Amino acid sequence: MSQVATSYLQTLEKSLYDLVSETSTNLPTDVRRAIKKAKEAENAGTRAAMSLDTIANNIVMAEDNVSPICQDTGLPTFKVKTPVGVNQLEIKAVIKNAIVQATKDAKLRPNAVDSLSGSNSGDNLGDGLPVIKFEQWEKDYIEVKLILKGGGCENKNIQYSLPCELEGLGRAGRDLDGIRKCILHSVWQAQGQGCSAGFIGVGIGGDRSSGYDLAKEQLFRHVDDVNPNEDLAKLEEYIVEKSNTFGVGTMGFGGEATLLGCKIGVMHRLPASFFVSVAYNCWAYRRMAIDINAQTGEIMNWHYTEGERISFRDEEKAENTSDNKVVELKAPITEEQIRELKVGDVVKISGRMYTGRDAIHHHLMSHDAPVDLNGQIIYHCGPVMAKDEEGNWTVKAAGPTTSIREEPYQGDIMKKFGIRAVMGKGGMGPKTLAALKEHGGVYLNAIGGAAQYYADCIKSVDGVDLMEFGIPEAMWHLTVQDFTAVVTMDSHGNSLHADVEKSSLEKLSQYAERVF
Ligand SMILES: O=C(O)C[C@H](O)C(=O)O
Ligand code: SF4
Repeated sequence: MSQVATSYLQTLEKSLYDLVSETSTNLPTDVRRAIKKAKEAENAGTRAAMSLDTIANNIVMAEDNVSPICQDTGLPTFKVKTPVGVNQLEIKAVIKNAIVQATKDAKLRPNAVDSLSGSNSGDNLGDGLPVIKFEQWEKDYIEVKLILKGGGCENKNIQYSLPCELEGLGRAGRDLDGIRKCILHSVWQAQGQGCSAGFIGVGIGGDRSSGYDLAKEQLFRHVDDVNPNEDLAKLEEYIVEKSNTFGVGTMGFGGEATLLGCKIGVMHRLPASFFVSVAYNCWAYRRMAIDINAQTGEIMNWHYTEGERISFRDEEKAENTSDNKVVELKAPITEEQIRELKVGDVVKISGRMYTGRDAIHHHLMSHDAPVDLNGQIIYHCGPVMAKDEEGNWTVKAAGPTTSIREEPYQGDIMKKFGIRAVMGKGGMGPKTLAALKEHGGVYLNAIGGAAQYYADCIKSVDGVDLMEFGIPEAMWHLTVQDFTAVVTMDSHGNSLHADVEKSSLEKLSQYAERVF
């Protein structure tokens, strides 16, 4: 290969690496402004305001540490536009190199799991991954867009086939008003599980796959742009306004800010099909784009940099003016200590906790635990880890994962091993609530996406078990200090999540009448 070609590819690889690193660690300008607006909307002293404070703090830490904003660095999806004549195969190869390097440098969590064997490839490459879509265009430079959309919010995507019946809203027909109902419902059903306050991209029409593609394409629009289609512009505005009356709030804690942006696209459909596809994105809305010189491989321009940039550095901290109790917890915890905790209490954990998520919960149903879990705390978390020069593990990012996936196992596992507290985000269901009451346990809600904030509370990694499940799924033994979370389900049958779901359904039902 000639020197010119080599240096083009090397420069291109560096440019793509920078895109990946920047997307994972530095939240775009338009998203920062939306989060700032949410902060201003919340009342001081509420759980939602405190969570947004932590989120803002986390954004600063991620930028300063050049470390992932959230530990789930998503499924890297690239959209590339090239001038006629540019070699797309080379770009694909270079993207893969950049992804592998970014994973080694802990800018990305190894997130590519073999769907049949469950084994993690370790480098974010795998069948069909990363997702790369090419298009040609008439311009003379290359444009690369990247979105890192995590699994928790991806799980809250939803596709409606009209006509349909919707909880709280009744019949949704094949017209603009039916579309309106589907979109409102999509926001409501996400509750706090996709790390609200979120953003949605909506695709009207197409088939099942092109409809979702269209929805995801909307996530590349700027938060503050205006839809050129007047009807859709009105609908976008309406959805944001009404969704923010649901009272779901940040993390589903209740509050004013539930949805920070809604972007709707439309395409033709088949006569028999009428899909409304909704792609839900968490507050950690990581998407970025660059223009690249097609001769040199250098970055010419970064997108999403327009307008005022909020640094979140000099923000005033919201005072805890609520009458929530702050309780210090240290494992092993007794049943009496747990029974004293009530929904709304804030806990500060110091000492030992163990991570355990999907693979561990499945494993523990039919195996012994590798450590004594009696009185212990299980943290639903799949961290980003790195080895330092001495070969010791260090935590690079460690926020909670969505707990509801463990609902089939959690109660049984708590009882089997004597676990007293489980911590994650988004809450759990009736089976776990009943087990907490019977056995004497609590559910603690940490702030989703605050991966830098929590990594900072982890003082040491003291061991790891079941590493065969891969880094995110292994059981890490952690020593923490002042690790803060909120009791959202207690041992007396109370669940903040059940309450918020019920009250927000009442709010949703107010919008059953025709509007469009
Ligand atoms: O996989 C994770 O760490 C988190 C996930 O994105 C989630 O929201 O549950
Ligand atoms: S943990 Fe929350 S912020 Fe992170 S990817 Fe999942 S939904 Fe997004």
